Amino acid sequence: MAAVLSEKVQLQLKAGEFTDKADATPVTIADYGAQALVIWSLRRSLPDATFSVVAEEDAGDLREPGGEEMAARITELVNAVLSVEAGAPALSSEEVLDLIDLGDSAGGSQGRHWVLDPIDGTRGFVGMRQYAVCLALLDAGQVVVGVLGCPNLPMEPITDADAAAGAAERVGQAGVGALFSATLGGGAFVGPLKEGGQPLQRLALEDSADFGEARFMESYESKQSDHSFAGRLAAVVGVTRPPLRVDSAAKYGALARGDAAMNLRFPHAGYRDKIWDHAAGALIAAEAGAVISDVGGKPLDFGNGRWLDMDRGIVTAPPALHAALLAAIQDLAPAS
Ligand SMILES: Nc1ncnc2c1ncn2[C@@H]1O[C@H](COP(=O)(O)O)[C@@H](OP(=O)(O)O)[C@H]1O
Ligand SMILES: [Mg+2]
Repeated sequence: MAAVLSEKVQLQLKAGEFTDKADATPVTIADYGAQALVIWSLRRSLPDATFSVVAEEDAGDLREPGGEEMAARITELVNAVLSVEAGAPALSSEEVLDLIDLGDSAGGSQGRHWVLDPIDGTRGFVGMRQYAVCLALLDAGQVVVGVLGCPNLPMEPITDADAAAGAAERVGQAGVGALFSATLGGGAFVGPLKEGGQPLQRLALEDSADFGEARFMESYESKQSDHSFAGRLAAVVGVTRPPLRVDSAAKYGALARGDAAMNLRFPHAGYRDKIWDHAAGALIAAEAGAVISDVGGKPLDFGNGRWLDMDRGIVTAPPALHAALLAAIQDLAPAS
């Protein structure tokens, strides 16, 4: 449902209904609306006892004076999706804001918590490149379910030509939109988003130590991940292909299906990651056969609250490449 809503807003963007594409309005509408819709769906299907959601947004700003118009636009879109997708009665603005605010859980290593990033890759969303709706379930600090909805990701692998075009070339065409899912110990799967993820194809990565043919992915924006350090690391291990720069957790889905062998993320000093950006994608990549750790080699700790603290950055790759990357990084400590 969240993907349907975000796709609706993307179509409006495409049609030029938002005059300034750098404006945050379209992503704000999709982001808050998607959070309300996912929480609405979770609440409808789950007993209260397991209901705790750690989500990126809160409705504080929408409740401030001047926030009414934005709240009304979000509510209108949420209701359009609810009526078509679920045949559900319309919600008031107040009910939509209350749904958004149910995402205020602190998470942690006890019990079960849903972890939600309603629109990950906000810049990719506004630029009509890649973005993802990310949902994971934590049980005693472990990710046990992960789902990534990637409305702009083609079902076919991203080519070098797509990469040169910011992986956006086929956005909005038929066959675009991929849904990834995984359960702990149960494997990772992909299917077309538009058919509700069916038919599902199981994902299984091959382990290879050959960097010659391998590509790596990194954030689209160098502000969000140190491109220069990743480039030096890639050169040291013998990567020759250009990097694939993709916004958002869509990278984890693309890696899990083999579009690129490695995902390198080196945030600049001072930035603290959040669990909702990585929880779903990490399980999907791991269940497809990748190893995911921080630069020091530790598994990511999703049971430590809303923040994801780590040593320097995140490396995701099949086992042999992962081990070689961590060894090479020891000689190259990331620039700060
Ligand atoms: N300066 C920064 N350094 C590192 N990560 C950043 C950042 N600013 C934002 N991010 C995070 O990077 C996410 C996008 O991932 P990627 O860099 O792989 O495209 C953003 O998600 P949101 O778009 O949900 O805020 C945000 O959490
Ligand atoms: Mg995010």
